[in-house]
Amino acid sequence: MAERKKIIIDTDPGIDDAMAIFLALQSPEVEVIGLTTIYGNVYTTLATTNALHLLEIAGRTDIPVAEGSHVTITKGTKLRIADFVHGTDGLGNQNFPPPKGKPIEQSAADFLTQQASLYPGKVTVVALGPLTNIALAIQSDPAFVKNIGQIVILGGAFSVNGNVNPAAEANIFGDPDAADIVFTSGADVLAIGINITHQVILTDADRDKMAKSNGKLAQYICKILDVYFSYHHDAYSTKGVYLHDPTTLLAAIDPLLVTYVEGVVRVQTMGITRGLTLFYNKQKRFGEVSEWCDKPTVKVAVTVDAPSVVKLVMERLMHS
Ligand SMILES: O=c1[nH]cnc2c1ncn2[C@@H]1O[C@H](CO)[C@@H](O)[C@H]1O
Repeated sequence: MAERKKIIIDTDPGIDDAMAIFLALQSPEVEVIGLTTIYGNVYTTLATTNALHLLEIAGRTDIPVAEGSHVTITKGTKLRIADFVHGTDGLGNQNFPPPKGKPIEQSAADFLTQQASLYPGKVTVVALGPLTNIALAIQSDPAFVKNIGQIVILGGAFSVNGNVNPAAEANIFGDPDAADIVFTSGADVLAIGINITHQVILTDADRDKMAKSNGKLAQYICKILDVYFSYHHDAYSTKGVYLHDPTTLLAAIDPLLVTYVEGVVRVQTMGITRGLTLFYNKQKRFGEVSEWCDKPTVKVAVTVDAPSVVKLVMERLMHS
């Protein structure tokens, strides 16, 4: 078998984060070498607690958890926390007992730079929350963008409306300055926006099938999914939930599940379109010197094999 891809999941668990983490642990193609935490669906402290809890549920307390930033890259403390999507505990208001484990001493950014330099070109970061930790890693170690294999981002709304407001998707809106640093860093970035993840829907019937299986992790996920389903029923007219984080995780494992285009992405950091991700396809050579010139390109997903993604998510959680 080919060498397993090393992945670090930067996460704000989060119901769909829990699904993605379990999915990664159930995926023979990858080796999860650490979780790093960030605010977004919950505050960072709770993200760390939930990450440790999820590893205990999965019996994988050997995997280190490094706590990330509590503030944005510009030291902003007015965070937008999506507890209305995931419940106040981030995990469907189940009030699980606190985990026994503790995070490691290293910060998320330090852990990221250290692992990337230990295994140059071999580590994939799957970034499921605002991009503060990744931007801090880029700023603190000039070698990071070369050392890191790929950064697969759940973030952005490319040519579609956002989910925070018509302009912005939640993870980019959480720290637009950090996102712009990551997109223009020169690292190998693959962005999975909500133009992709809104095509990947777990239906009520899919959930019932998972609930009836004997899979331990499927059972756990079905318990926490109620809150996520009711939010989607209220906010969208879909009969099911969007699989944002699991889709991103699977795109990191198997690039053939998505197709992408390459171009420059910049993030609006101010005004009513704060958090907007704008893709420049490089089809026109502009005469004027601007903030778009000489910026490295990134990959932006444009299609997804949604049935295969849903099937893989369900199968892997049910066989646990
Ligand atoms: O309406 C929303 N507002 C804020 N966050 C959301 C919303 N819908 C989903 N997410 C969360 O943000 C990420 C995708 O943008 C996902 O982690 C999802 O759970």
